[in-house]
Amino acid sequence: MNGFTTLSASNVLGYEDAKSTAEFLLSRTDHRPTIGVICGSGLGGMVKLLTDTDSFEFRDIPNFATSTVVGHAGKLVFGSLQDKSVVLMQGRVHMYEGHSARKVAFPVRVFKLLGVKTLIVTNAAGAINRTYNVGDLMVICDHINLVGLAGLNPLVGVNDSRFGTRFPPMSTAYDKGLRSLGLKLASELGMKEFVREGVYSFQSGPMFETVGECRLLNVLGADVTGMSTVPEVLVARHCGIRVFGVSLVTNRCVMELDSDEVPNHEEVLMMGEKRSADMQRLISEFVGKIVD
Ligand SMILES: O=P(O)(O)O[C@@H]1C[C@H](O)[C@@H](CO)O1
Ligand code: HPA
Repeated sequence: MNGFTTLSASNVLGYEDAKSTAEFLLSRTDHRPTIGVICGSGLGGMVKLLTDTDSFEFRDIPNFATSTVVGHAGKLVFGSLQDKSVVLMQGRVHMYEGHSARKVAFPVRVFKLLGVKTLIVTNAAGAINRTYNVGDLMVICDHINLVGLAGLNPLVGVNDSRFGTRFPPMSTAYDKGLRSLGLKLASELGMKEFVREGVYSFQSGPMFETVGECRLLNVLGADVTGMSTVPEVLVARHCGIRVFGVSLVTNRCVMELDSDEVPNHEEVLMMGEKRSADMQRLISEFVGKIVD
């Protein structure tokens, strides 16, 4: 199935598939996680925070797609963090790898059936907002789903009410309480000067944006732009999982035609590595403070 799937093809990977994948995992680990974490490009080092781990390659998990992108290890790791049971995706798959939105977001439905109540989603993104700096962390307060507004989203197809309602609201996609907690912790950890709150815009990739596209996103109110996250958030909200999202600003989007800057994946990975310690501290403290 490719990314630009038909409506009928998007009806596959339903409740029974998620259930059988969840049962497969639950029969191979004693962890019963209530928190799920998805690591963006270059941010998979977060796995080092976990103790007492059980690890699975995506390719060995029924119904999971395999990650093909450098910086995405493609492992699902169960473990303990701050005395809590956590399931962490060390890397993710993207629509530009040739998967439908439903396939990309499928692990979140599995998370739901594992017992996950809170999803922490991270990504690498380019700065549209001219006041943002490379290396900033941005707590996501909202998104603009350019791909999904046109119909390429994981909720298209027959609705299974065991997951959620046909018409889920997205005006409250990023939980207010979790956002406040994240910003408060960032302050307490001395990160205030490089932690922002803003809007993530989703395009399919794999190309970085043109100058005109970046200018358009700026007019639309986006602070950063990326190629992931939103399908996972839609599925999480549809099935009642709370969401906390953080973008790492890995580059400034090019908004002048005569600029010499050229965004590239190597720079994205390098910045992920550079800021990984701060991201890990924030997420670790955050997990410790989550109340189910
Ligand atoms: O998985 P994320 O959104 O962190 O990855 C970003 C978007 C592309 O996959 C890649 C571009 O460098 O990084
Ligand atoms: N655009 C889209 N996705 C990205 C970028 C970008 O500039 N940087 C990291 N992921």
